[in-house]
Amino acid sequence: MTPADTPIALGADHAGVGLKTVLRDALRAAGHPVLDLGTDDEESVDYPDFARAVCAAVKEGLARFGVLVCGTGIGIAIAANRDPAIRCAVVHDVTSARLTRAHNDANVIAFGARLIGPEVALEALRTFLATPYEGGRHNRRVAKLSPDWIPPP
Ligand SMILES: O=C[C@H](O)[C@H](O)[C@H](O)COP(=O)(O)O
Repeated sequence: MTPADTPIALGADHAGVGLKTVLRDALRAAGHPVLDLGTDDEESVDYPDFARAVCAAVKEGLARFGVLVCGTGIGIAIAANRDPAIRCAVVHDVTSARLTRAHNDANVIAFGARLIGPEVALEALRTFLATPYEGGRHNRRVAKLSPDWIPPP
């Protein structure tokens, strides 16, 4: 199991950089180590590049979870989910954040900075990080998403 002192990796495009900064600073204030993989300003960039960097960190065990932000959350989540080891959910509410951990063992969460306010995003992220995977009937379904996945203990 990835230890809790393993960082949380964050990545965003130019549309998501503001919300990423809010989430990153809140995570740090709460004592979570973070790995901020950019982008760092509002100059136009391509979200697949940042999805790839965050997903690589998660896959290599350098990060416990990934957090991705673009304008809608959609493009960066599509990019993340091209890797079968990554289960990335676009989340705009706390219930979805809880259920994607409990049912999907999601390892990356995506937000749309042009669609969600920082307070809801932060509460959803806190919930995502605090919710354990449920196991049971979900195991065979998650295994069909990620063939190399091993159920957490
Ligand atoms: O799914 C894609 C994301 O929402 C992007 O953040 C968005 O397409 C960027 O748009 P623009 O280049 O117009 O800022």
